[in-house]
Amino acid sequence: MTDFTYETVLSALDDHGVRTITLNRPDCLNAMNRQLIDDVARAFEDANADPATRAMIMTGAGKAFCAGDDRRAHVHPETEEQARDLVQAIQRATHAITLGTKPVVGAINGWAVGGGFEWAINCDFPIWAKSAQGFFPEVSLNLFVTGAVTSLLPALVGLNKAREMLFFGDRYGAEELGEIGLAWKVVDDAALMDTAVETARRLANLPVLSVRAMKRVLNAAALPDLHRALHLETDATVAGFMDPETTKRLSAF
Ligand SMILES: CC(C)(COP(=O)(O)OP(=O)(O)OC[C@H]1O[C@@H](n2cnc3c(N)ncnc32)[C@H](O)[C@@H]1OP(=O)(O)O)[C@@H](O)C(=O)NCCC(=O)NCCSC(=O)/C=C1/CC=CC=CO1
Repeated sequence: MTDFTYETVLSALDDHGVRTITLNRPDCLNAMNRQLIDDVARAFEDANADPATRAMIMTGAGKAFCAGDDRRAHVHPETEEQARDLVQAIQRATHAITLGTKPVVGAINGWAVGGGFEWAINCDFPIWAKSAQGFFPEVSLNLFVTGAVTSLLPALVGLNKAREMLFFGDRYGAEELGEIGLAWKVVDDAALMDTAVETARRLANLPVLSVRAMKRVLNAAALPDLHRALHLETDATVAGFMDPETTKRLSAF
């Protein structure tokens, strides 16, 4: 096992070419501050660039996958430039996960909220623990989604369900996410990491070139509007951050 160091993310490569990337701010349910956002992007970029890594697992330390935007930090963008920079940092992670060169297995434990739910959806093989839950509070916060989910979600669950999830921000348990096609597999909590490792090792055993091509071509064919979605999401989120209503709602946590 080889370990790589990031401030808020653990990254460990095993002898089978599987790199496990673990969000590591468990005291706040792995909420996304700027350091974590940048570390996630870097950890996946490094994994994509490393010839010894053939598949990745993304998971969260402690009792959550990721609770989204760090609501305790109270550091939110004040200018359009800062807002755009923040969204682009989040989307840098989405690029490295969804549009990277290697398959990513999600091992989703506990809560996956907002940007954290988006990262779960960004994974190629999202495996959810039975007790895990996800929801999108973005619209209720006067914000917008950022992780290409306006393209991914309708493709995975259909437009009606995507609308319901994004507008109302209801909470969904793993079993329902499995039924609607958002979880690739739902497993007992105790079996989560073993199932993720087994899946990642199967992927790591496949030929690198065809796996890489399959990921690229499937995304291009099934999600032709993904890049456009990322641009539109950026503009909508920046506009959200610039509205004083958002600051009021975010600070209510
Ligand atoms: C429903 C919850 C996720 C979990 O509830 P519960 O199991 O009862 O756990 P808590 O007691 O509430 O939380 C445990 C501790 O973690 C802290 N915490 C939880 N979430 C956050 C967070 N998002 N940021 C900071 N800290 C958090 C919580 O304060 C507890 O700490 P203490 O034990 O010290 O008190 C519930 O926690 C919840 O609803 N959390 C808020 C989720 C949320 O609103 N997230 C934002 C989503 S929007 C978003 O992600 C948008 C973007 C777009 C723009 C920029 C950046 C990122 O994403």
